[in-house]
Amino acid sequence: MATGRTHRPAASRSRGIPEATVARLPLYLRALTALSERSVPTVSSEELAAAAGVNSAKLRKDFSYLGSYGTRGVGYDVEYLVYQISRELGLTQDWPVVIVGIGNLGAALANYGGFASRGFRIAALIDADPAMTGKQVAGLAVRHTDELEGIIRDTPPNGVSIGVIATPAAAAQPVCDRLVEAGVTSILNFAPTVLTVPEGVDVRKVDLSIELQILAFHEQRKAGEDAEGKAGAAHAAGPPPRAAAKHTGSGPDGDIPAVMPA
Ligand SMILES: NC(=O)c1ccc[n+]([C@@H]2O[C@H](COP(=O)([O-])OP(=O)(O)OC[C@H]3O[C@@H](n4cnc5c(N)ncnc54)[C@H](O)[C@@H]3O)[C@@H](O)[C@H]2O)c1
Repeated sequence: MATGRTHRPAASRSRGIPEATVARLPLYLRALTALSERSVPTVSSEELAAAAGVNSAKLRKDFSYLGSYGTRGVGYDVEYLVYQISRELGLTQDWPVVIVGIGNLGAALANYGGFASRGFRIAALIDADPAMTGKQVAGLAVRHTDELEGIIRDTPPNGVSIGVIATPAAAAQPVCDRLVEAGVTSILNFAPTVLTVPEGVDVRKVDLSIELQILAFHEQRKAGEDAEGKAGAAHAAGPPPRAAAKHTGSGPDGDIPAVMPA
């Protein structure tokens, strides 16, 4: 039965790279870009793993999917890996993106300067409120939703394939339907609702409150451990041992991705 949700298999469609590896590629790319900016020619898997916050065995496995094995005693060629990962992520081309819903969140996203350097160009900011039409946000005039289909189809060179939804929850599905109908095939959804999309459309959902709930769970567990520790310390002298900082599952190296499939 088709659920109409994201139908992405565990392995990416591009040459069978697992989704978990794809989710870590941006972390490697960020670390490698920093090395490249410092003109560092090569890097060991251990150094790069530490910079990316990933376990080095996992990194080597991830890079084996790219066909990159490094050279024993020398490590990986930084520039070549930057190129390989950028190509794999489709960042050697510029991706136009539309943001729909230019309220607090949409405006904050529009003002984020990091998209352009990562290969994403904001093609248009779209909002249903006529009072917003023409208002300048992040150097762009907000466009009315009446123009949505035209923007998606006519943005050069090939239209817009990525849409960001930052509308209230009730508007998200109708906005999603219009985006998909007009040709968008990837959606990043910030609205707290599950979107239904046809086969072939990818939806990623970002939900900060779920991330906070996961942290609250770990806080609660730490509080329980502290209480047990205090009871134990009554019998032992000296300070309690310091626990190493824990990566608690959120993010691409953990159990739960920071950005979730819808
Ligand atoms: N995922 C997260 O972590 C996270 C964090 C904060 C907010 N949110 C969600 O993001 C959404 C936006 O939050 P906000 O604080 O920016 O709200 P907001 O009320 O400030 O902005 C919403 C904007 O959407 C516009 N809008 C309403 N219906 C529309 C439609 N059909 N088409 C186009 N635009 C439409 C409104 O005119 C308004 O400008 C909400 O759904 C909120 O719950 C998610």
